[in-house]
Amino acid sequence: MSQPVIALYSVRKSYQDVPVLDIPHLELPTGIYWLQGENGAGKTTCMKVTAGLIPFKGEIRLQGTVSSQEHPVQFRRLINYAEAEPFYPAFLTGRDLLELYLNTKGGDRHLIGEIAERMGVHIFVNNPVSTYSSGMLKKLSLLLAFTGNPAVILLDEPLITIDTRTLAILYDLVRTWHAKGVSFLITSHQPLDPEEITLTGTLRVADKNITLN
Ligand SMILES: Nc1ncnc2c1ncn2[C@@H]1O[C@H](COP(=O)(O)OP(=O)(O)OP(=O)(O)O)[C@@H](O)[C@H]1O
Repeated sequence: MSQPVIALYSVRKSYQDVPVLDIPHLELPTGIYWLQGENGAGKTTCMKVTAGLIPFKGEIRLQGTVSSQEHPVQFRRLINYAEAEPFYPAFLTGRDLLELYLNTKGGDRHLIGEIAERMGVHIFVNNPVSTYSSGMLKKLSLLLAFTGNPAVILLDEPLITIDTRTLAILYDLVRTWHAKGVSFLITSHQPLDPEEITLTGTLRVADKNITLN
């Protein structure tokens, strides 16, 4: 097997001493994965842990060498996360957020501008996020997930609230970025369209553990 893009070692997460995740070992080769599980199973927690956004016990390695414990800054630069229900400070504009992400994560500014135009984000990007509809917020959060030079992009319920035109653009982005070597973990209660993307595998979150099928 090629070098895993993500490897989890003894990853455990509890909220106020209530255990939610207990994953002894999981290795994922580069690919597109559908993260499935019932409500409350721990999918979002798994994404936040994998993105290095919340504390957990154990270790995650990206691309074999970049450790969540030893190289936290490098680790977070390699992984992007789009929340299921994005929330941003109301007074910021989409452009403020985009500039913040581009300045901290880097990446191809021109390419992000192109994606913004394709998604129609450029129309409202100068307005405060307090004026955005839920679909507009979702589009902005998806756009931000493509900033920088990520090895892994985590998309939490990306299909909710976006229109069919944006959905087609998102599927195209996942395909083309995966062809460039980027891996995706996608949670969705609705099945992902097999005519749009070919899944590498399905990850099932149950009983605090994750299994790959
Ligand atoms: N901040 C928190 N504090 C305490 N408990 C939490 C917190 N966030 C999540 N939990 C608990 O952790 C468990 C897993 O929640 P999580 O949001 O990861 O599930 P999920 O699989 O994403 O669910 P859904 O499909 O409903 O979005 C649930 O029992 C939830 O109540």
